[in-house]
Amino acid sequence: MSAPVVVFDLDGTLVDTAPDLVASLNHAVTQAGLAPVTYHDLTHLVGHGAKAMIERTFTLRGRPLSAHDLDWQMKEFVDFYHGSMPGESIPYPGVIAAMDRLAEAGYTLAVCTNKLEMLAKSLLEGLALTSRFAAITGGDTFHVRKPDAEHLLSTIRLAGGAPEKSVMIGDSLNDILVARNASVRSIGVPFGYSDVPVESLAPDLVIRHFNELTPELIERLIAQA
Ligand SMILES: O=C(O)COP(=O)(O)O
Ligand SMILES: [Mg+2]
Repeated sequence: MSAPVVVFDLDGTLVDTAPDLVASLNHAVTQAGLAPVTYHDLTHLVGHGAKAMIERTFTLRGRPLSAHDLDWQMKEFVDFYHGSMPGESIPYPGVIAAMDRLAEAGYTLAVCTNKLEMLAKSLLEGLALTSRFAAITGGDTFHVRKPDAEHLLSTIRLAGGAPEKSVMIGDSLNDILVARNASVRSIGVPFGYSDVPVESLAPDLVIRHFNELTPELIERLIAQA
C-alpha cells in the first residue's frame, strides 16, 4: 500500500522566489529597453513558466516580441537566474518543519512546478532540499504542464503514490486547477503570487501558515475524497 503523497508547487508555495525572479526577468527585459517590472507586477506574470513570464512582460510594456528575441530573452533569463541561485530565495515560514512532520509520519513528498525542471532542481539543490523529494518535475519534464492533469498524475506516479491518496498544495490557479483536473485534493496558500485571492480558486482547504500542515490534516482531507 503506497504512502500518502504531498505535492508542493514551488514558486509562491514552497519557496519565496520573487526577488530572484524579478531580478532575473529585469536582467533580460531591460537589455531590450523595457522598463523593469516590480514585485507587484509578478502576480500577473508568474505561474506559466519563464517563456510566458517574458511574453507577458513584453505585453505589459506594449512591446512586440519576435520568436528570435524570445529565444534570446529566455537564454538571458535562464543563464542569469541559474548563475545567481539560490540567491535571495527562501523557503516559506514553517514549511521545513511541516515537511519534517510529514516525512516522520511516513509521507512521500514531491514538487510539481511550471518552472523549468533544471531551474527547479538547481534551486532546490542550492537550498539543500533535494533529498526531501521522491520526485521533482518542471513545466518541461513531460509533454504537458499544469493545469493539465497529466503533469500532476505523472509526478505522483513518479513518486510511487496514488492520486486518491495525494494532496496538491499551491498558491495559484494552475495548482488548484491541476488538482481538480486530476481528482486530487488541494490546499491553497494565500502568501504566494496569485493575482486573485486563493480562496476564490475554491481549493478543498486554505491554510494560512505551514504550521497548520500536519499528517492529521492530510489524513482528514484524503478521507473526504
Ligand atoms: O515558473 C513559474 O511560472 C512558476 O511556477 P510554479 O508556481 O508552478 O512553481
Ligand atoms: Mg506557484
